[in-house]
Amino acid sequence: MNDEPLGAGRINLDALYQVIQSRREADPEESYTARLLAKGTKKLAQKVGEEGVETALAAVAEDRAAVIAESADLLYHLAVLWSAREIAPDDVWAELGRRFGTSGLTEKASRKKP
Ligand SMILES: N=c1c2ncn([C@@H]3O[C@H](COP(=O)(O)OP(=O)(O)OP(=O)(O)O)[C@@H](O)[C@H]3O)c2ncn1[C@@H]1O[C@H](COP(=O)(O)O)[C@@H](O)[C@H]1O
Repeated sequence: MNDEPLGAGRINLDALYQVIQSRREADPEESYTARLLAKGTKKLAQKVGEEGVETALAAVAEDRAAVIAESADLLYHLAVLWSAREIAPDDVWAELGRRFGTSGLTEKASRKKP
């Protein structure tokens, strides 16, 4: 299957999500994404957890190439999890936009009980 939405070598999470969505009806014998989606949310949640831990361990090991590779695995599996839960990247971008400009420290302080 040839997708290349942004041209060879360039991809972003929106474009990757479009490819993932196109695999929802694909044959699990031909698509890893379709195979993952067929396994369900619990398996996807496990993969996201594993890839998150692998990213963190690579960072602690100061292995830059591994952090990049594990981050790519993490983002891919996270996007498949979003697809399974009917969440679009725009839903997440909107939440980031809502937070934009508010310091994390200010937000944390606003949660403290008087
Ligand atoms: N970005 C990715 C991507 N990143 C990682 N992976 C796969 O995710 C798996 C994760 O690696 P692991 O070491 O955890 O795999 P594993 O040990 O086999 O894990 P299990 O599945 O057995 O749990 C590998 O098989 C990788 O090939 C990906 N598979 C697909 N994509 C993108 O999705 C597109 C569609 O792929 P298909 O659905 O396969 O057509 C591709 O063109 C890519 O753009």
